[in-house]
Amino acid sequence: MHGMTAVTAVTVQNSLGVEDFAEVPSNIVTAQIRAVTADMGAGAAKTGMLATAEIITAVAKTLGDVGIGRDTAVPFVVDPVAASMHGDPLLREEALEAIRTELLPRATLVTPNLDEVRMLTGVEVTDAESRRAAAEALLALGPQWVLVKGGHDSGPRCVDLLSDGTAHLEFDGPRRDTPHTHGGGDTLASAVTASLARGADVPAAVEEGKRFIERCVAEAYPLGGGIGPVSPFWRLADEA
Ligand SMILES: Nc1ncnc2c1ncn2[C@@H]1O[C@H](COP(=O)(O)OP(=O)(O)OP(=O)(O)O)[C@@H](O)[C@H]1O
Ligand SMILES: Cc1ncc(COP(=O)(O)O)c(N)n1
Repeated sequence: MHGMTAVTAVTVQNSLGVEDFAEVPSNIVTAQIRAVTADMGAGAAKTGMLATAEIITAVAKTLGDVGIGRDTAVPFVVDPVAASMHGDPLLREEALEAIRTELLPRATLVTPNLDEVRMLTGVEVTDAESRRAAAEALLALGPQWVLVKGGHDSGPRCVDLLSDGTAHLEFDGPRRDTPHTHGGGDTLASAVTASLARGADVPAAVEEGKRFIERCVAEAYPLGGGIGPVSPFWRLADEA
């Protein structure tokens, strides 16, 4: 598996928070996507921080042009990154509507955390019933599947709900007692996308991603004075 990246923004951040960011011009974002897909192709794609409505519009159009999205052979995962875990914005305010209207209808899977669920739908998740209501509200925006992640919930278990409106699958694991979960959502969405690229269906890809991120959280470490990163390096230790 070979990951390729189109850079959308340069952030100024560390374990304590995001101080600033500068977006990449949208024509350069488009050109990056075209360059790698034309040359090497893509088995699946995922978005992370998109910063502005202009970049979201450019990405949505370009993915349509190159044949990536829910009704194509190439699955598309939207991680609707809106803020860092410190609460610092990573998306200009007006861009939320572009995620709703331009990106979600093209998504094979959308993976919001509970803050992003509230921002996108207005639903406050507090229990299993509101988690189901949130999934329904997100599905009404057009993605094929939604994964409502439970990392920001409380309680001894981290429950992520996957739904396509017919199947409602709970991915449940123990909550690790650690503050160091920086990059957890990004790592989960990337692992799910990699699994989709290898040909897994969405439930199997989420199962694989959830088991992967559980190990990454278990191996997270303190770094800097704030929130340390989850670690995928257990893979290397396991293989050694
Ligand atoms: N303390 C924890 N122990 C075990 N699993 C966790 C923990 N925190 C989060 N997870 C899992 O990590 C994944 C990411 O969930 P979360 O809701 O934290 O996403 P996120 O807010 O987008 O992540 P982040 O902001 O850390 O990048 C989910 O599968 C969630 O269940
Ligand atoms: C460029 C970029 N993308 C995503 C996140 C969210 O990650 P987290 O919620 O762990 O801060 C981030 N901080 N920076």
